[in-house]
Amino acid sequence: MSTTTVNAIRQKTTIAVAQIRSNDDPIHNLEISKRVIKKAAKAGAKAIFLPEASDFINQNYEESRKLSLPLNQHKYTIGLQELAKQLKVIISVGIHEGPEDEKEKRFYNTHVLIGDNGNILASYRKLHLYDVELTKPPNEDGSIPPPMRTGESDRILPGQKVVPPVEVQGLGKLGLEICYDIRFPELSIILTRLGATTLLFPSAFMVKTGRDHWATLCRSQAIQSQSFVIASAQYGAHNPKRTSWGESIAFDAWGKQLGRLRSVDDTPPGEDKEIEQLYEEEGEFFLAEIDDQIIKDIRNQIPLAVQRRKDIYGVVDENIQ
Ligand SMILES: O=C(O)CNC(=O)[C@H](CS)NC(=O)CCC(=O)C(=O)O
Repeated sequence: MSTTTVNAIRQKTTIAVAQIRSNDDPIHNLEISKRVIKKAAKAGAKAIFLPEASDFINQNYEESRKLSLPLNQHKYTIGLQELAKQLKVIISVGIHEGPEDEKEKRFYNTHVLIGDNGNILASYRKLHLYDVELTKPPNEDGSIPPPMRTGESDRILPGQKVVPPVEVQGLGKLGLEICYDIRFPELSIILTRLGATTLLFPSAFMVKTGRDHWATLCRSQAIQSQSFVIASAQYGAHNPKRTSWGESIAFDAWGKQLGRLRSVDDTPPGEDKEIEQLYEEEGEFFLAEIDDQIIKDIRNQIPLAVQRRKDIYGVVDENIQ
């Protein structure tokens, strides 16, 4: 992969962190994704990062299951593989992948890393599923509304493995995660211990938790893992029942923000009500520079890796439920 030589030692690679609003139509979503990738490549990006569930967001589980095919038959992913090869860019993207068992009604929430030759370099199936019940504030009459329940495991099969970080020239070693995984720092630490220098979080955060937790989780992960964090996110109303927070964001390993896109809070009031019109909207992206030399500097200055008390953690971990 080509990189821009800044001086004899340091190399920087331009990346693009993209934000889209997927709907239930994978063909439409492929068009939007391709448009963003082409624009970003034209602007100089060598790697483009798309959100979780970029292929579709659909409330209907049966339709979703039908659209979730194995990767070698997955039209959305194949479309991006062709584009990666044509433009010679790396693409990271979240999609829905079919199960091995054809009779299985659930499917995987998968993060695919595509090389600049169009080959799939790695794929990771989301380990932690978003099964939560968020309370709502009391109504004006004092009554308590029912909590907002999201049961990702009703339709998604959990992954069963950590994928070893993937070395990509100019980007360092990429650790693959997805969205809700960001609340389990163990995974980021394990990936870092396996050599990761950049952690990827294609995401589709909810509005309530996006507002209060998202950017802080991303930044803390960068600081604690001493790694770049690249977190591309779904943005806006996908259908009348589902809106994502947005705020695609990236940090370097010191916790410095490298770029950020709008959240639904930044959106002018009323805009999100025009759902149909906004489905036509193009995606957006920001450019950032990855210079993985700073990883060594930061990890030398604050040597967390050698100071971890693995001797103690291991013993405790074995003895707690
Ligand atoms: O598979 C799809 O169609 C899209 N996937 C998602 O939207 C996923 C599962 S519901 N969203 C999250 O994990 C939000 C996490 C979150 O908001 C938090 O941790 O607070």
